[in-house]
Amino acid sequence: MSNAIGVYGGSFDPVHVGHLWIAEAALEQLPIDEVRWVPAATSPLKQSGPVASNSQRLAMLQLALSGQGGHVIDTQELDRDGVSYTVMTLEHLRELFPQRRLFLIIGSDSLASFDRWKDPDRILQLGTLAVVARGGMPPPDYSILKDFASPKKIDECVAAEISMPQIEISSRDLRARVLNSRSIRFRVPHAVEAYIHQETLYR
Ligand SMILES: Nc1ncnc2c1ncn2[C@@H]1O[C@H](COP(=O)(O)OP(=O)(O)OP(=O)(O)O)[C@@H](O)[C@H]1O
Ligand SMILES: O=C(O)c1ccc[n+]([C@@H]2O[C@H](COP(=O)([O-])O)[C@@H](O)[C@H]2O)c1
Repeated sequence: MSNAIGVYGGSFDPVHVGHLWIAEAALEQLPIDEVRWVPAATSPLKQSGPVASNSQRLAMLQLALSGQGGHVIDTQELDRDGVSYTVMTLEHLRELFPQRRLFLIIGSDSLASFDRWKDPDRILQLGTLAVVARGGMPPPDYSILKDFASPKKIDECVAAEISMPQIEISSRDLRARVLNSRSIRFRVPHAVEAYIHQETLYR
């Protein structure tokens, strides 16, 4: 069995069924035996920061993933706090797991901003991007990688693309729904929906 790792970072504010489908499709389609969910403290390109606290976003991930084999939560970015740079996370995982190949799972909207990430060339040395097409967005455009990686490495990323039905759902839309007293049922796991209401989050 392969022991590569799928690294899935995000704000998860809140985690939704789009995220869950992506992670499960990654587990099915990539040669990995775990998806490591890495909630960001503050995502570098979302400097206003998340709405829910670190501990609330972690609690929602735990509710969504508890007991689900192959899905592991890694709190290293929350523990470091501050701005979460993916390159630091991958360096840390490389140190912890020197023998394991790393796949970085991202949406196509994240690929489109990849040239603004910190140390994109180092990220591509440490791991392979596995891009998911995102509903309502153009298909993934890998030409953005040509300044940071060899054609061979880019081909490796293209081969790792994750295919699944496009799901037009975002955390932003869910937060707006809660604010406007609209239903989020079936868009997040039931336990996450109950937690959002119990904590009066996003009101
Ligand atoms: N519906 C979706 N389809 C494909 N990729 C997605 C989808 N939702 C999120 N992603 C990807 O998952 C990763 C983590 O997403 P994030 O936690 O920022 O959620 P989000 O729904 O994009 O949040 P927000 O609406 O607050 O920007 C990102 O790489 C993002 O591109
Ligand atoms: O390292 C960077 O420069 C960087 C820039 C933008 C996004 N990221 C990471 O990409 C993941 C998704 O980010 P976001 O903004 O869609 O929540 C999350 O793990 C971020 O830390 C990382």
